[in-house]
Amino acid sequence: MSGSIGILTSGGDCPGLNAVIRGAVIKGTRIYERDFVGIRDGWRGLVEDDCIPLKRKRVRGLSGVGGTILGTSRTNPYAGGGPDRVREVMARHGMDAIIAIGGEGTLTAARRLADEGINVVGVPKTIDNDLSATDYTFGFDTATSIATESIDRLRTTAEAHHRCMVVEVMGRHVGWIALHAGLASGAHAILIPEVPTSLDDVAHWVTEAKERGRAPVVVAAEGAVLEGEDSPVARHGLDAFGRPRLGGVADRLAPMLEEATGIETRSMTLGHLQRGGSPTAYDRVLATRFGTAAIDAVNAQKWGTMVALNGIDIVEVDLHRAVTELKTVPRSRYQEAAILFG
Ligand SMILES: Nc1ncnc2c1ncn2[C@@H]1O[C@H](COP(=O)(O)OP(=O)(O)O)[C@@H](O)[C@H]1O
Ligand SMILES: O=P(O)(O)OC[C@H]1O[C@](O)(COP(=O)(O)O)[C@@H](O)[C@@H]1O
Ligand SMILES: [Mg+2]
Repeated sequence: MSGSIGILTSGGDCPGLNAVIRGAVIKGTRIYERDFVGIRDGWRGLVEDDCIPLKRKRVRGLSGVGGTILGTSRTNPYAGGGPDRVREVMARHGMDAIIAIGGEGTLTAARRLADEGINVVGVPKTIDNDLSATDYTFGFDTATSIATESIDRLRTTAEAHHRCMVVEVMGRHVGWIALHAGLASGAHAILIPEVPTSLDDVAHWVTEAKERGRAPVVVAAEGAVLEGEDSPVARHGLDAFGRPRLGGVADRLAPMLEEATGIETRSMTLGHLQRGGSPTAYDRVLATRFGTAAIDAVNAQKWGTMVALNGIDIVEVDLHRAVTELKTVPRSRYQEAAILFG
């Protein structure tokens, strides 16, 4: 193959995206002598023909830079012409392959396009760590580290005031960030979507911690629900794809806990801080390895596959395997953490 390779980043941004782009462009230029086209703002750039040349010089120094130099969006390629339009724009720029860097939504679109004969290779990204078929995604370690540091800080102010603190972290419909940041910071209760918890249990853990002289810390995933509820708090309207934007569980829970325990309680939603800024060393390494492996997959014409982490190895897996179901927190992982609550 001799055409250029298009790269796009789509869905929520994630620390490490630039490191993937850098890894792919450097190896692709140096080893395979290929040219690259940057597709701007995810699938939007393909649908609206918004592309830029992506030379090796453009990616230098990028491994530690947050965000994405290509921009991102939640545009659905099927809402703007689908495979015919994608083929047309690819042909106009001489692209014969696309590297799509995204989460389960982006990779579902990539899988559909690959099924229709478009040359696509996927790279998994998400701070939520909810993608099947890869042990970890880059961005998760950074988000967990930021959340952990924030909870540590919130604990000292809570201690000074003898308060309880409820901290909300991202994760959409899975509880990985909450579980890991909660464990790392020694939280007294962790609420995740996979395990609905009763208000009585949370109040009990909070009271127990308080009675031992601690400032109780509750970490809640944005997708967490209390026992008996069937959908998470989503008070911010819909996203660009028409799905409810999650968030608000900590603000809702804090007064309920204050009422149930009599302990003054504050809430804090960490929000997009968890996605901003420089990736950790772990995420830079994983993202760079994904980028260089993606270009190997393109060179080997492994269309419809995604690069993935399996133990310590980077492997190629079928996109179907990656997007069929969300990787949720197993109950055993929750129970392991719950021993330490209260
Ligand atoms: N089944 C689908 N078919 C086509 N496009 C999809 C599909 N699911 C999601 N997408 C598109 O991919 C975009 C990115 O997905 P999203 O879940 O927002 O981020 P991520 O890729 O990080 O999971 C969505 O906003 C939507 O436009
Ligand atoms: O940036 P937005 O549109 O507010 O979206 C917030 C969502 O994006 C995430 O940060 C990442 O989700 P995706 O990887 O699916 O894009 C979620 O944790 C969160 O629910
Ligand atoms: Mg998603």
